[in-house]
Amino acid sequence: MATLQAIKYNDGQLEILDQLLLPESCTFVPIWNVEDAWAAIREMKVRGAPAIAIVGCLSLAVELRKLAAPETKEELCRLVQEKLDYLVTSRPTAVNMHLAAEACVKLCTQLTDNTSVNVAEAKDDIVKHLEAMLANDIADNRAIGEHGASDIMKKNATKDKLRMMTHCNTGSLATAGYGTALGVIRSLHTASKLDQVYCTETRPYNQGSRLTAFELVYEKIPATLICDSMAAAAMKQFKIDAVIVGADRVAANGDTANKIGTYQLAVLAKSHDILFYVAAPFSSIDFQIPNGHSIPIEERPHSEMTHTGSIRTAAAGINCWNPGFDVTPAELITGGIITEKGVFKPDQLAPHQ
Ligand SMILES: CSC[C@H]1O[C@H](OP(=O)(O)O)[C@H](O)[C@@H]1O
Repeated sequence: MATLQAIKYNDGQLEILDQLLLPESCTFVPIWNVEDAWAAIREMKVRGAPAIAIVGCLSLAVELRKLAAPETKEELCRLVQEKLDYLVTSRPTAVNMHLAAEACVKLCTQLTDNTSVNVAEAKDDIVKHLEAMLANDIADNRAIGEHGASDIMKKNATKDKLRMMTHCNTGSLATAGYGTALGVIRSLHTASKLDQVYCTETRPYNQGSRLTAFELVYEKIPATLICDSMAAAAMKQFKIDAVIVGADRVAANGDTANKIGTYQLAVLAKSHDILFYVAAPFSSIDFQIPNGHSIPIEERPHSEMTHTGSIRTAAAGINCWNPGFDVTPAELITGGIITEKGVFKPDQLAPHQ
């Protein structure tokens, strides 16, 4: 069964699925340049830590493929740096775009220093590097799925089928395909080890009810939608075996920034003695920050809370607080951090970078 695609890229043509219109309509919009990508990311037409980086970098590839090679490699790299610096300002919390920008700038430097490479060849190499992100992400997600499913099955060896809980959207709509946390759930389902996955609505953007539920219904994966406020009661009532979430930025010590509401799920999981996992590729791990205290937390528009579409659902004039993310301390990530390289204790990531 093919999974949904949030990003379509072919020979310099880039389109994204406008996720603000899901689940009512599946509408792809073209991305012609980095400005289009920046706006689509900021407005959350495309969202999800890996998908943000992939769309940002592919929009640069679209531009470079149309660009006549500059006079020098230095000029080419100045242009690339300028556009990457712009793209990383689209959303502050997810680290993937920052790390992808750093990797691309490092390549530019290597190409500039390599006297056997001319400016046209350098441009081609940069485009190839950016375009490779799509396939690399899918490969990472498949590996995350396998590592995560086998770890969860090992730790629940007496169970025939598992009951999972997940938050936000970490599937094909947050990545190049297959997903991170939802990729693990896909792998459990494929192994016939999934009884049910309980997905939270994830207010106020409703990634769970609008996106995760859409993916799970599309693939006929057994799932039940719950309100965020039902999480504790669901853990107790349905005897959840494990909670699994994604990540926007994991700090060097394993503290993890993820969609708002993740921290409280981790606290609830602890109090119900339920394993709590984070699933994230190494492209979401920021070894440049020691812990979660320095992760920037994006504040989103209050209208996301006070309105559903154009309909006001909260009293006019009420103050709002709308952080897009919270930070779960490493000690609450009791199942471990599932990566494409394996499952690690939160404070055991550095040796594997
Ligand atoms: C594959 S991780 C996706 C990650 O991104 C989501 O945030 P947003 O929808 O605001 O981009 C959420 O935190 C997910 O866990």
